[in-house]
Amino acid sequence: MSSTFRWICESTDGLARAGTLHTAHGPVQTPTFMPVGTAGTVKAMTMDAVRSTGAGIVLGNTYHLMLRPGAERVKQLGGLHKFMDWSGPILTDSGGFQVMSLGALRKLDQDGVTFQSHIDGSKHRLDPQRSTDIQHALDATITMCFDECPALPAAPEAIAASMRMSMRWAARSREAFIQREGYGQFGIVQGGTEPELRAESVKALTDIGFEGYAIGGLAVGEGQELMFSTLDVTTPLMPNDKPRYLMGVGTPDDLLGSVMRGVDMFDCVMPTRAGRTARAYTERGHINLRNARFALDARPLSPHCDCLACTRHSRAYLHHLFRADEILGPMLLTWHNLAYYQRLMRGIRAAIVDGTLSAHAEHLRAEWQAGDW
Ligand SMILES: Nc1nc2cc3nc(NCCc4ccc(CCO)cc4)[nH]c3cc2c(=O)[nH]1
Ligand SMILES: [Zn+2]
Repeated sequence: MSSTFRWICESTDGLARAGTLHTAHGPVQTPTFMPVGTAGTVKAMTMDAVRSTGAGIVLGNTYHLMLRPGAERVKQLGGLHKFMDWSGPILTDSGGFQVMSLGALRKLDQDGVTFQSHIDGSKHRLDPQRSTDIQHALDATITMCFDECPALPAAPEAIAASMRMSMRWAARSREAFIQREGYGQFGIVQGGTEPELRAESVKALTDIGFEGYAIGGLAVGEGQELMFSTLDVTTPLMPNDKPRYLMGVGTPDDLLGSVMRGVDMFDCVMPTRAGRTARAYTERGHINLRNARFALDARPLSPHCDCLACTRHSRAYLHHLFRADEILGPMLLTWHNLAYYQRLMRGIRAAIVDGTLSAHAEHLRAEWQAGDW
């Protein structure tokens, strides 16, 4: 069986696609949601629990892993797959975004970024070569280009200058990438919410040539309407035969609307962070389990869910765990939220295959609006 890195489109419904991404670490069905495993762990989850939700691919972060435990250590210990007990594909983000949102003090120049660790203040540098080398040391299945994600809102000239620097960095990232059978590198489209800049960025990246293309520079506070309108002018320009990955997105409604605009891959901390803050996602929207109304609610979180929280426990029990600040609370609720996100993506994929995505979208939105059971 050839393990050439490739994405095969199996069905389309409007702009939405259902396909399979083939990698050295196995196939993944798309559309897919990637649980965020920032520092080599999907917070509060064992990898058996992550596997049980149906997740096919997880995300790791160059920024966090280079600071602790260090990429060379992970390499010496056999790579990130072995280190975290995940044999499926791993996509690693390239670090620029995390430096801007986490790095203590940082200095950006035309070649890269120098920053202090938010952990111990030690000095570090990231640039296209170092970021790509670190992702290689981690043995990432999918390597992301080193880029800059500008804060929004920003003047078009500033967005243009930032995007053009990221395109120069994309070329250097590609030169630094070591091609291996079944491994891939994704370019990251920038350009803010400016249609012409987005078009210029797509052209710059497709001229270089990558195994997949991400849409960056969004989910930075621009709001859903501007995010969707930017997707409307960007995905149609992106290669039809390559996977499209929208970084940092999002809520269930964001995922639905983005798949319908031609996006295949997603990652977001929302389900895991919500799992630690008592926010439960269900087919009827989200609820806060710290609320007193759940104290005697003997029902499962969701009647449609096969996760451990829903098959073994009640809302009242989860309410108690969060009120008592018990570690099991975040564990069970993270498990549930990830199981819900995976079930949502499986349902959307099935609707694309059946050609019923519009009706399925109406059903999902009506259910989210209907409010808790
Ligand atoms: N390399 C690269 N990485 C990115 C990661 C991103 N992540 C986002 N958004 C995440 C936003 C986000 C942050 C926190 C929460 C939890 C709220 O409870 C949810 C979403 N936008 C992003 C843009 C880029 C980008 O251009 N380039
Ligand atoms: Zn559940």
